Amino acid sequence: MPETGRREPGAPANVPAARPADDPRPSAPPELDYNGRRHRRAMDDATLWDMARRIPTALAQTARLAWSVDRRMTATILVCQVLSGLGTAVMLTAVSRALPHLTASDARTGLTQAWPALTVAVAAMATGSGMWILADWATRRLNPKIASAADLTLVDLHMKAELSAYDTEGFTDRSQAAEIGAMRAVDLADDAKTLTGGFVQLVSAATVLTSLHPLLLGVLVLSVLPRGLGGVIAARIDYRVHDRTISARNVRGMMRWWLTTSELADELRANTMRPYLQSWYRAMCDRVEGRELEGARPYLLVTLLAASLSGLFTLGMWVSLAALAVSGAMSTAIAGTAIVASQTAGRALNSIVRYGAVMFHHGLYLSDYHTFIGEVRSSATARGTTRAPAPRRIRLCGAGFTYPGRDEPALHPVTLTLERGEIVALVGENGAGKSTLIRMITGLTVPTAGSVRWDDTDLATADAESAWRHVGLVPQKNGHWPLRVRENITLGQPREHGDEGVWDAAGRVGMTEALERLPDGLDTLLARSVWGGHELSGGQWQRLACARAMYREPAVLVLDEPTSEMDARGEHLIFRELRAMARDRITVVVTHRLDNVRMADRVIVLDQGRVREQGTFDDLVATEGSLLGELYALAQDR
Ligand SMILES: Nc1ncnc2c1ncn2[C@@H]1O[C@H](COP(=O)(O)OP(=O)(O)OP(=O)(O)O)[C@@H](O)[C@H]1O
Repeated sequence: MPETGRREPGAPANVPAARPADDPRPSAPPELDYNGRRHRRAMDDATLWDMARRIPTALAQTARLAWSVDRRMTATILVCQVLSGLGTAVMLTAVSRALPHLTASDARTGLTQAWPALTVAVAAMATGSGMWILADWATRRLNPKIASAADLTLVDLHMKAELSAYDTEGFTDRSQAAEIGAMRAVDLADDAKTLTGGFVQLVSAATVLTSLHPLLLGVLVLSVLPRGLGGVIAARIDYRVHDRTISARNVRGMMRWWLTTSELADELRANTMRPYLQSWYRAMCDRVEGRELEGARPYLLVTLLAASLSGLFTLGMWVSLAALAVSGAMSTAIAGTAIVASQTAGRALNSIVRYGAVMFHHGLYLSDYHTFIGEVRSSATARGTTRAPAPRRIRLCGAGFTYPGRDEPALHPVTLTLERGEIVALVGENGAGKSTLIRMITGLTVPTAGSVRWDDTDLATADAESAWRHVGLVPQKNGHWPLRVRENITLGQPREHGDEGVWDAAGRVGMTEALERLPDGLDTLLARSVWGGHELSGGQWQRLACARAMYREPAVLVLDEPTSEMDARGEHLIFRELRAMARDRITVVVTHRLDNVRMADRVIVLDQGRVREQGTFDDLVATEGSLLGELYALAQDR
């Protein structure tokens, strides 16, 4: 007789053998690709000239960022650099004046005649150094502000982004690239200071050098150019490595949280997930490491070649200076000044090319930051400015939704009206479209077909924030905010009701005693990972989420599986409270526990993205062939 897999009641369970310890290693994680291909193509197509052109853009972006966070410090840096350059020019001119006296036959007379010029040179040098130190101080004051501003912009934009932006292909990768760009913004401010400082120094030195002999400047540029080009090529290699590892690093970073958080520690241990997850994590580390190592060899070759060429050209400059002096085409005094000026100009040029290359490199990351900001901003400003009212009625007029990149709608066009005072229960199997529907009702997403109207206001043209002020949402996954109990209830509230209101909300969800037992009452920090923090149970967190929504007293109260982790007493309390509050609001509850659905005035049953039936619970259950009847019968069949 063939094996059916069925088991007679009371027969011993067929317990499968545990996986042998020497099981073959699980397959490697799939190859991931950074989705910001746009950037990669731009990198691959870019010529050295294109890259050099990026530096002024990066300079301008950095200057704008710096100016926006602290005008005084930005201006201080600029003024100090100009003064430091002037100091160099004065110092070199003074040296050129002093040198002929110093090379005169009588050293004592020479020194006597040269000392005023030498004093000016020393004073100019000291002023230049002082200015440089002042610019450094200003940069140190500027950097933390730039870091905070860039980070705040990014975090704020994430919180403002349209939800559909999260669903676009490669959003997380681009978000991570932007985060790296935000971190590099600080380096850029430093690079920009050194680079512009180098320019100012160079202009000063070059002016003096050209006045001595025009040829000297050309030879000097040649000696530094190869190192500059090498720096740019090396930066390009480095960025490519970064680009090829960004997806792996992104997924690895995400997984790291899952592997180290206490929230998943039980599941991970009891289900012996560690070996597989460890090999997965190691595979990602190996992938990143391998690609980084691949880049090391070409990087070394380019840097070596550039340094050798640069050395050759420098040697050429020294030889030509010597030849000019020996042939009598240039006096020894001028040759001496040329050496001092060329040293200064050389150092300046070196820092220009070096920091130019570094800046170009960091500028690539900064461009990821700016591109991402532009992308999210354009999506966040797509809606209108009409203020949404506290609705008495919500109407869905052929409203449907298709997620980006999907062919099939998650929700086919729906026409529905929800009235104030009514409790509506949304029911349907997994994936039926319930969460998608409540996102549209609350204006979290704009329908891709039809419209959602709050009274006469189309949510697609309304200011989203003005609509959300009237919403209280208990989502399927609610945040365990690492804040004090009080903030966990009042978080995001348009009104303050004081502690009395907080205790009232806690009482409505049966949390009074539990909160009173906490070491610091409402001041207790709900974050076990932080010293002095406290943790709640899953059901208690859910009660807090409900308390938060109730404290808000919204015109639109939406609860998505609000009691899935609660005990029977908690669940009973919540639904009794919802009933008591219902008169002043539109209440929508999504639940799979069909006994809870009885309390709703109307049940809407969704099936594969369509409204299949609606009516009272009793009518629908009694209707022959209704989906609700079928689901309810299944729920009773234990
Ligand atoms: N962000 C998303 N991107 C693409 N598809 C999505 C996204 N969220 C949901 N979907 C798809 O849309 C459909 C409806 O999902 P939805 O979350 O609305 O179902 P649901 O009825 O709330 O399910 P459940 O009872 O399991 O919570 C599903 O097929 C799901 O795979």
